[in-house]
Amino acid sequence: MKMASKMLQLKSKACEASKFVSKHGTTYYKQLLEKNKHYIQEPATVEKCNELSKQLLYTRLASIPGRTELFWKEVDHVKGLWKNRADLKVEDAGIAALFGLECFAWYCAETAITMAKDEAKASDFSKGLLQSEELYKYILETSVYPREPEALKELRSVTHNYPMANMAIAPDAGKLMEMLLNLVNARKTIEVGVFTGYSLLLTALTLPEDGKVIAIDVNRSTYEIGLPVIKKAGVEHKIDFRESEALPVLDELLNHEENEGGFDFAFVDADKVSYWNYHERLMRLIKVGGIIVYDNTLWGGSVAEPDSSTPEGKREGKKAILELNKKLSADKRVQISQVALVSVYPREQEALKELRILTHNHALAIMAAAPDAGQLIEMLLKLVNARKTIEVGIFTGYSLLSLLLHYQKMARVAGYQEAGVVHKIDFRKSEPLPVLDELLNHKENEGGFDFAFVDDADKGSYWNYHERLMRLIKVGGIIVYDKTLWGGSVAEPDSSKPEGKREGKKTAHELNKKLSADKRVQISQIALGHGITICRRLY
Ligand SMILES: C[S@@+](CC[C@H](N)C(=O)[O-])C[C@H]1O[C@@H](n2cnc3c(N)ncnc32)[C@H](O)[C@@H]1O
Repeated sequence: MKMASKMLQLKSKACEASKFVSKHGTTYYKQLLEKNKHYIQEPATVEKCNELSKQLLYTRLASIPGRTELFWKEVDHVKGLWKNRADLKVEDAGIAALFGLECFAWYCAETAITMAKDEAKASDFSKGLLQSEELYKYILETSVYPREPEALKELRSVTHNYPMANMAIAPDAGKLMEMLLNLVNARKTIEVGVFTGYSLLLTALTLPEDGKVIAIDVNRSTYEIGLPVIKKAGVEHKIDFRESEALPVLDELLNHEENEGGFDFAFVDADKVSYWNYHERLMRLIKVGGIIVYDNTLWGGSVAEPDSSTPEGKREGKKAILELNKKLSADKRVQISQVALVSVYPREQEALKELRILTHNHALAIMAAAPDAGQLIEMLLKLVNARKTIEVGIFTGYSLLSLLLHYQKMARVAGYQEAGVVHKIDFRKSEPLPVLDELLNHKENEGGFDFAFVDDADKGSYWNYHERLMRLIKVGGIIVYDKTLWGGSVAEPDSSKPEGKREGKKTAHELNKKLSADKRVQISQIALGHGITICRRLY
């Protein structure tokens, strides 16, 4: 009985998979077939292959739960017929579907899907600087998934069953993207590389009713996978999808003068070798003060590894990304923020550099804000046009100096005095709460600040600060909390932490839960430094 239902299940799976490959075989795989012609032999062989694939399915079904030797022999034999390809790819499934080899198509599709899922699992954790699966899970479960709109959840789950599902942007990156779209008040945007549309739907959901995103992808069939979800979410009217190579579309846009500086935001997530060409065009299309986000600029973390440990197929992309990072870092027309030091130090202002070195020798050097976090803070300050800010927890002042340098373009000498920014600091040596309360005694301070940075040793008071800051910061303003991942330990069992560190970990976790549930703010939690959480006041 059990066996029979398992067989039924497998049969319907086979049916589904072959329908899937047949459907997508109509557009995308036809091109692949053309490209892969040389893998296919004489028609007679194709017939034989079809026959074998049936046997293969039969053997497979017959051998549940174990796989027989015969099964593997036949797999080898089929592989041999397919010109000794070392592994089965989704292209094989498409080609097989085109030849009506439904069973074999199913087998290839299933193998390819499993391979893609494994790859996705492995690459999710190397996308950022996160070292542990647990920590990544922690961020997703604490501050991303509970706040992910239903439509995006649905799109993620539709995409999950698709081969190469890992191409979609990570949902935590999505949260930061959403925040940036809001900060530039994006109305007109460009997206290069749509796939099934996670980042596109996120953009469309964030844009105002009359907003528009020009979405470019060479492959329409993957866009169509997510389209029903996009339609259901009621945002299709904001999307202008162009099935094309990206460069000609960008060039065509530039043929119309009104498009120069006519866009607020661009997201680029396609063929890495063309990124610099996209950049040159986008620098003309995006307005001054607008944002361009490039995805995959750490190339799965491999940018910092020797070539020998990068799979051959990934080396070209890595080379292009390394060049892009260097060029972006040297491009004076833009301010940048990347979650890697490669782009941080060359752009660090001299005064900050000196302060970092000075702090390095301090016994508690670890308390200072990380320079890469500093770079993001600088960007956020610009985006909210910060004029009045609050900093809780100064230590030697790395983040404070970042704040101040934002006001004044100067970069020669270290130290606040020499840096000429001391007049902008109103330093209060005090417990933070009384100062915040005293500020609130003056009505004009309500909503009177644009930005706050909180990095106090007393993590237990963060929530109390939050309640006050939510009154002091204007709607649309930003509060950044530092060390919210408590060096990553929030996701570790208590037993792995020295007793003295457990309290901080517990309070960081409680804060994260509360911030995630606080509807008054939009949040983005990022594994920069010891973990930062950006909150944007919504009302
Ligand atoms: C990494 S995926 C995009 C993922 C998407 N942003 C998301 O969040 O789901 C890359 C996409 O870029 C497209 N692509 C690759 N080269 C391209 C090119 N030269 N022009 C336009 N699209 C391209 C691919 O077809 C693929 O769908």
